[in-house]
Amino acid sequence: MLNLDLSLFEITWYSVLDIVLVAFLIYQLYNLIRGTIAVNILIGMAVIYALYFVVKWSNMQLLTGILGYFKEVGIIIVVVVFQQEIRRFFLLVGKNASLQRNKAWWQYFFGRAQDEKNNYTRIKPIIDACKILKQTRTGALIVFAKYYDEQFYQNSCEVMDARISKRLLESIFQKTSPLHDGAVVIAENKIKSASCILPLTDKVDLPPQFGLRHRAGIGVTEANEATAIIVSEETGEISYAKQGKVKMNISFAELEKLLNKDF
Ligand SMILES: Nc1ncnc2c1ncn2[C@@H]1O[C@H](COP(=O)(O)OP(=O)(O)OP(=O)(O)O)[C@@H](O)[C@H]1O
Repeated sequence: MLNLDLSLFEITWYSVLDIVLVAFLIYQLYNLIRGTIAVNILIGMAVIYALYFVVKWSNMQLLTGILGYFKEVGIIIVVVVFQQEIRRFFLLVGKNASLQRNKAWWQYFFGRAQDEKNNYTRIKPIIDACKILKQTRTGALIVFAKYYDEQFYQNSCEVMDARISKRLLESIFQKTSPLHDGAVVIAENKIKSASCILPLTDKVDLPPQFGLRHRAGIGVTEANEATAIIVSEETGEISYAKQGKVKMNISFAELEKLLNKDF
């Protein structure tokens, strides 16, 4: 008679917690790779993995050997191929524990009114600049980085370290300006750099009118703790990217709200 050891299936609070945590991690990973080319890569890897078991079961020695090599170096392939996603995942984990976040909580209780007032004076030049850029159909990409990662931004940028002003932003993006190509990066309440070349998103489900400027604006928010304003040269529309997602054609009131929250 079949003798099942039921103690193996004993459910404790810890095993429930274990399952919930694993489900949560899988959900977060799914959110990170949803809509990106990483999904196709993952499916490709799963197919090779399944194929390996089929050929092994069918006793096809040569194919088993070849696919076996892929299986053995699987973890290295995963780390190399999903470099960006792993980076984003750790950013997500670290985000809530960061000192900046704690500071935000502190300000929430003790300095909110003052903070909002200060914030309006901080974001006003940016909104005013966006109004002009929209009116004149001048393409622009403005990135707000929570932490200015020098290695990431300075390699491809023109270092500025300047006070934020409407006229400076306007002149940077003027078509005749030598700095107009690429993005402006704002951090620590300063224009830190201009003419930055940013990583492009590899999302496959973007609107067809999105070209390189929009792809770079979305891409930078996937790989970094950053948000981005994209002004379309073609339509003058303003889009706002955050955590790899984009809000299209937003109004200035909406932009003000978003900047108030994120900047
Ligand atoms: N990797 C990059 N990082 C930052 N900026 C970039 C990058 N690639 C292109 N750009 C900027 O985007 C401009 C080209 O934009 P493109 O027309 O392809 O974009 P778009 O998303 O269609 O926007 P638009 O609606 O303004 O035309 C370039 O002139 C350059 O300023």
